[in-house]
Amino acid sequence: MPCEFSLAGDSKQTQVSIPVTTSSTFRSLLHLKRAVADKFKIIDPSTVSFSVDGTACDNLTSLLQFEKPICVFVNGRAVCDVPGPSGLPFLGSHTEVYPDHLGNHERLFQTYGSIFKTTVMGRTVYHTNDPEITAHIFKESAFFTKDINEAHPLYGVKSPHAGVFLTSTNTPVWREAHKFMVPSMGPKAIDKHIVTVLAIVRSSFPVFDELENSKQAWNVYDYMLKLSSQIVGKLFIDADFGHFEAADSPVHITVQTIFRLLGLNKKVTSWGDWYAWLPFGDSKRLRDTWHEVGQRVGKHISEAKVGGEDVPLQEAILKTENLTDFFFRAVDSKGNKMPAESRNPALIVAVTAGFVTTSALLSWLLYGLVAYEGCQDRLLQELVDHGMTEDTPMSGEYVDKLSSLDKFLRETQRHHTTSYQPARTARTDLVLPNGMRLPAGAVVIAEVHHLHHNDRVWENPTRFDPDRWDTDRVRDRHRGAYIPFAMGPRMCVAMNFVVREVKVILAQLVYRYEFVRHNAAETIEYDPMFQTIRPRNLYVKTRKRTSWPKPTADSS
Ligand code: HEM
Repeated sequence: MPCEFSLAGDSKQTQVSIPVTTSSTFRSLLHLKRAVADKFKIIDPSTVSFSVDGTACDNLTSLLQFEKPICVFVNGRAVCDVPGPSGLPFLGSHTEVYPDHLGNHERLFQTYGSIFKTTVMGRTVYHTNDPEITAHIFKESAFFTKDINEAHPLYGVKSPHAGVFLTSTNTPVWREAHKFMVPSMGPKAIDKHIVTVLAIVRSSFPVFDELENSKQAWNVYDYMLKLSSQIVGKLFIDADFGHFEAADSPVHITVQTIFRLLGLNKKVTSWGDWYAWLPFGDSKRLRDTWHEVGQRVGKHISEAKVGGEDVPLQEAILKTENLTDFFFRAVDSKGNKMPAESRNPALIVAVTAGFVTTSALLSWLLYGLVAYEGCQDRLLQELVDHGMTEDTPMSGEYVDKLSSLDKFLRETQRHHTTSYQPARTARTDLVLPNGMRLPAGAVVIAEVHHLHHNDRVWENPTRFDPDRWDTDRVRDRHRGAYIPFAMGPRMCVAMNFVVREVKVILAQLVYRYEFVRHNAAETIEYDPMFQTIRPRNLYVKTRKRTSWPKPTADSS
């Protein structure tokens, strides 16, 4: 005999039947919940509850014998739509969000709860600061995937060939490109890359010395942009951007063009996809700039040192000169290489993803040194306690021991996340664990900054407190609560490299210089029209250290 179920709150009053052939069809209530969740596309079966004749019922036998439709609740309530501001005619919610998207999203979370929707020019996007919803969207499951449709924040720069980052998951191109990208940032690769990182950061010292000698304050983002792009330029496309030839060496035109691209994409996609296709203005500039980036990076790739025989993928990192060489010569176990049409786009993406994010993170790390009392001294003391000198080789083993540096980095990535607005798309109509409905094609953005400031997860979230990382509350947090590199199969392929890279850079800089805030009276502003959250107006001065603290008594 079938049991009939209807979903409370479903305006279509859909009823589904589930056949119950024997008394053991469902061994437990959870089995029944799973079958019902499957029929109604409820993501989390444990959130399902039942009601018969208006009374909650969790007795399996009674439920299976009930002869009328059983009412299904999710999270103890009738399902409903995600709320959000209705916005202005035509413009929609644009003015509710921009220019201060961080402040306004926080206000909208306070008003509507842990998921809300905004609609701009007819295109709806969902925003969440809920760790549980976040963990579901990043899973790449029957419910969610990275599908860069018209509402997705990366739509303006979507690329069918890049494979990584700008390509939807359900494509052979992503699988192929990802297979080659992962070992290029694996453990062996990191050890090799860090040697380059160390050499480049040390090559920047004469420039910082020169700035100090001429008593100049410098814009932190500008110099961190130079540093991080100098590193990924060398690693990926064998390019020397010449950023540290002199204190006033210009930012290389390739880097400038990529930087412009990321600003234009944020601007254009904030207005919705139709705007991206306008034949004039910023939309045209975005397309032209994308083309220019392809040409400029393509030229570096054509000039990179590449050559020799094919090498097996697993050992290719140690046998190739740079990552262009790697992508040209590595061969997988089936004899396949990175598809030729993906090579340049994937390298362009890696260079772009590599420095746009890292420059912002390094800037916020330097902000942390000058803004939060005691942090700089504590890091310096830790370096001294671990026997650092000017020539310390900075192996992974060395930086991994620096626990204060680790907590400082984690807290900076929490409080000053550089946030990408990583987004995933619903593959079907579905019901979230909180009982809210999403239609197929809905784009949900995990709002990283707001996840990292969610006061249901973080105690006193607006306080910068590296020591919170020693507490049980933080250790036992939900796995979706802290995601500076996103999570799941489409998360950052370079996470382990980045963590090591910025620790090495910071250790080098802090050991050599004391950083002093220059424009202390000014409020630091972020750039609301850039793809990552970067400080626009942070200026510092350095004082080259001539003495260091003594090691603490128990450090030897
Ligand atoms: C502070 C530094 C970085 C941060 C915070 C960061 C963050 C992220 C995030 C949040 C994503 C997910 C994007 C999405 O879901 O749409 C991502 C993906 C990615 N990141 Fe990073 N990233 C950083 C540095 C780098 C570097 C240095 C590289 C160089 C290889 C890199 C390469 C990538 C690639 C290729 C993907 C796409 C993976 C895929 O499509 O499957 N990232 N990153």
